[in-house]
Amino acid sequence: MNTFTLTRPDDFHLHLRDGEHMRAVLADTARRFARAIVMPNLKPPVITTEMAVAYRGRLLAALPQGVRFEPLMTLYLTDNTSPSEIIEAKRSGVIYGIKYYPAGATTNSAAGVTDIARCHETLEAMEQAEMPMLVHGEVTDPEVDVFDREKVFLERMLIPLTQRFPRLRVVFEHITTREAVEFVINAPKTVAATITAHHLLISRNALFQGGIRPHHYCLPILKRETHRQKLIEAATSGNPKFFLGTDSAPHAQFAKENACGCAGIYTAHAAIELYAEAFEQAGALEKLEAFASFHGADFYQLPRNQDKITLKKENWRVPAQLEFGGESLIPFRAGENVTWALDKTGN
Ligand SMILES: NC(=O)N[C@@H](CC(=O)O)C(=O)O
Ligand SMILES: [Zn+2]
Ligand SMILES: [Zn+2]
Repeated sequence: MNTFTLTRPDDFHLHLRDGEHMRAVLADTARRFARAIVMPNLKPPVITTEMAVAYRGRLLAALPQGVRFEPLMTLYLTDNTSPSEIIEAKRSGVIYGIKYYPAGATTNSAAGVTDIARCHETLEAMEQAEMPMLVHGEVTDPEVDVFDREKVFLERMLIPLTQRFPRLRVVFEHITTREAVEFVINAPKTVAATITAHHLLISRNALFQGGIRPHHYCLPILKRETHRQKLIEAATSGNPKFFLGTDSAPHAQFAKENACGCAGIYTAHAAIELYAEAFEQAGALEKLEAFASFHGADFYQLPRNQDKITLKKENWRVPAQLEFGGESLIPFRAGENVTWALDKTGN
């Protein structure tokens, strides 16, 4: 197959940052995707409807002329998020999820939840409002091995939570393990998961290929190859509980190439092309459209997109670095080839 046309996809997990950084990365996503669930882990975090509405305004104002793109906003759950904030978020019509970061689990999560028991009334309000909870599913317990933090979160936190709040809609974000895949398959229809392109394409060996590779460092951290295989199986299975969420997470080069480098991989410059590679390698390109364009929209109860994009089988070289608001951003595959290219975007 030399060209491949699919319904325009959506990205159900994306970091767009703010200010100059946001203006540098937004177009990469807007060229490819119709909509994206925009993560709220800014500094300061997006904790109120008012802040989310203002952030949405800045995103729309930064769109290149003539480009249609809909940011689907989220709120950052804290110990103090009130049930009435959930009602207001729902009423706004522009907020589609509440993000649960265990405090300290990942980039800009310091203001996250210290004890989920403090949020029980708020979770009840989310159940009632049908407002999904989006989870960074890793424990922060320093005693737990970094490669086991997702699995342990599942056992200690997520399973009890879904039992206690059976009507709560949950998206287990950027899953990385066999255990997460199996949990989602066996969970009720209210539970779904996003899978990134990088977790489909590389395993933890890529962190240490010939030396330490900070640009492959993200959270949850890359896992061993058997887990990657399981993610590929889930993504290409046709099961509507699994859908596309890039977790594209830009950080400046200096912040990654650092004695204490930040977690996050930037993939928005080639997002759907990278997924096409992963699906083609698995011999399942025909499964990409539902994963990228239908399952997520259906879970979020959004209309499916009507327009199409076309990819062509063509090598192109990813730039060695991208401009990032006066700083430099090293994209995934920097200086190397991607084997699919955007042909027609309709924008
Ligand atoms: N995935 C990451 O490694 N980093 C994300 C945060 C997140 O999604 O956990 C970021 O905001 O940089
Ligand atoms: Zn996360
Ligand atoms: Zn993320």
